[in-house]
Amino acid sequence: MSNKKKNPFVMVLFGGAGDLAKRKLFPALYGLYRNGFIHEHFSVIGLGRSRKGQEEYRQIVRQSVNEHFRMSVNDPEELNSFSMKFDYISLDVHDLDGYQRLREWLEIREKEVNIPVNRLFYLAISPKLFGQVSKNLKIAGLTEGNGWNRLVIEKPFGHDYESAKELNNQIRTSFAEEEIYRIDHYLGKEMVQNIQMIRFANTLFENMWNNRYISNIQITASETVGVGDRAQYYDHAGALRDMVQNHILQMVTLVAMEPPSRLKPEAIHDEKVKVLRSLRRWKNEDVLQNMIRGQYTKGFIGGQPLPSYREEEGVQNDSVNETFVSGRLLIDNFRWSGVPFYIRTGKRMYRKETVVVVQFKNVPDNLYFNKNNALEPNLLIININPKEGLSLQINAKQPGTVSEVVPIRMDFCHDSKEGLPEAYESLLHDATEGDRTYFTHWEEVALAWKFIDPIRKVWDGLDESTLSYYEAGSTGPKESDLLLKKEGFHWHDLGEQHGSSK
Ligand SMILES: NC(=O)C1=CN([C@@H]2O[C@H](COP(=O)(O)OP(=O)(O)OC[C@H]3O[C@@H](n4cnc5c(N)ncnc54)[C@H](OP(=O)(O)O)[C@@H]3O)[C@@H](O)[C@H]2O)C=CC1
Ligand SMILES: O=C1O[C@H](COP(=O)(O)O)[C@@H](O)[C@H](O)[C@H]1O
Repeated sequence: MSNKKKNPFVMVLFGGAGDLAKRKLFPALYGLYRNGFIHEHFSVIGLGRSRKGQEEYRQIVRQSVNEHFRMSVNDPEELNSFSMKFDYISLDVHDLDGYQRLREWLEIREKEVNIPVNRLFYLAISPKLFGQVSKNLKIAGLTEGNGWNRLVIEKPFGHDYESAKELNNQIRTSFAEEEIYRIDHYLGKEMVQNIQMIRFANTLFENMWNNRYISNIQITASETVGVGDRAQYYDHAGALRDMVQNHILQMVTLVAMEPPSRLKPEAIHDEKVKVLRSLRRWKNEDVLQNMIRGQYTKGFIGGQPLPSYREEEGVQNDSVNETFVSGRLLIDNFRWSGVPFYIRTGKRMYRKETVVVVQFKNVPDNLYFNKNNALEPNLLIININPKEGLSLQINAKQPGTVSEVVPIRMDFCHDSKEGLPEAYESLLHDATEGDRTYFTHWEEVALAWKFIDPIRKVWDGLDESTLSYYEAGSTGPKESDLLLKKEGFHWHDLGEQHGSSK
């Protein structure tokens, strides 16, 4: 994030007092404001059907920042000035008259602060409304003016390729692709952005970043939380759509892509698209061989008893929805031919951890011994969340012995609690500055769905007997371990001490 802050703008926030706005967007904007990463002439107009007074809305903003900002807020005056940037209009997205009132408000505000018509339309509302809002914005003439218009759109972007295409066609009638900022909050995470830098700024890694030196890659995004209060959405979406189609595949592309010709969004998107095109699409029996779906049963996390998925509020008591996915992905190109990318994500697992582990091939001949008579592999561990940092596992001499080796880990670690910007801070900054690098391009979304849809189709045609189960608080179903065991590997596990010196 740079402090260029060249753009004064108005943010038009649909879902202006919803959960996302309160928990993520207000705190993120506050972070940008207090660090001078946002132009002083910015305003936010929050929208929703419910009626709210201006002061009532500003109080909601202040309270959200106090509750959810990544550090304690100790400057009430600054917070107060921040909240004065916010106004609220009651508007139902289906009601065209509401958009006229919005237009009047925008024109007055833009004149007042003497700024060009730079409008950031942020859709923090139900995905069912995305198409309608984009259409109405255009009809009401809100996308015209002498500045820029950008549409920031939340996930999920469709529930399969066809619905995503339909949604895309709807929003494209009002906004050009260059004006659309599709959020994948994983792309805003510091260490996800760091993947490219680690790869392309270090001879050490880039020269070895291929099938001659790497035996497999493992990407895990495990969570301890359950379905929470989102059963209505999640019991239909499942982990495959909720996490794999977007976050996991985005991480795969960043790990696997070729160096871009320039550090420009189009050049980076082109390389990511090539990876998605090379991703082998599993069909029918391939799905059974390579993709595992699981659901949690009751168990314990941190000593606390937890219900099974089917006992969670709002979940059907015979649901076969997956809360866990693991899979073996193959990328059919020169660099990655023969290197499995193992992916894994699930709710109610042993611990919260997003991590990429690159396992290098062993040396051709082992001259040394250790207690298992086998060398541990070299590993590059990229800790994404909650720990953020890098760890490199190498083999070294066990002190006091003649030729015994031990694996040691070299760590670089920064802790987000000490003030690193959160994903939404970074993404909002980029959207205000017009940098689309860390937003998903339509082609990426489309290709990701084309990979997911055949898997979904096979799973939807199967009965319960092919669903694997895992206890809440575990590392997932045993079938997920077998997936790697078949090829002589194992998960560098959630139980292992990533990032700590041994
Ligand atoms: N919450 C989260 O952590 C995450 C959310 N998202 C995505 O963000 C989006 C918003 O989610 P979330 O904040 O949780 O949802 P909420 O239901 O909490 O908020 C949505 C808001 O939309 C407003 N709204 C609903 N219908 C209308 C309408 N017809 N006209 C105008 N406003 C309307 C509601 O306000 P009112 O009742 O006043 O109309 C409500 O506050 C979704 O796309 C979701 O998938 C993505 C990742 C994480
Ligand atoms: O998008 C989503 O991500 C969260 C996990 O995000 P993280 O930043 O905490 O790793 C997940 O809980 C949610 O189901 C999904 O919709």
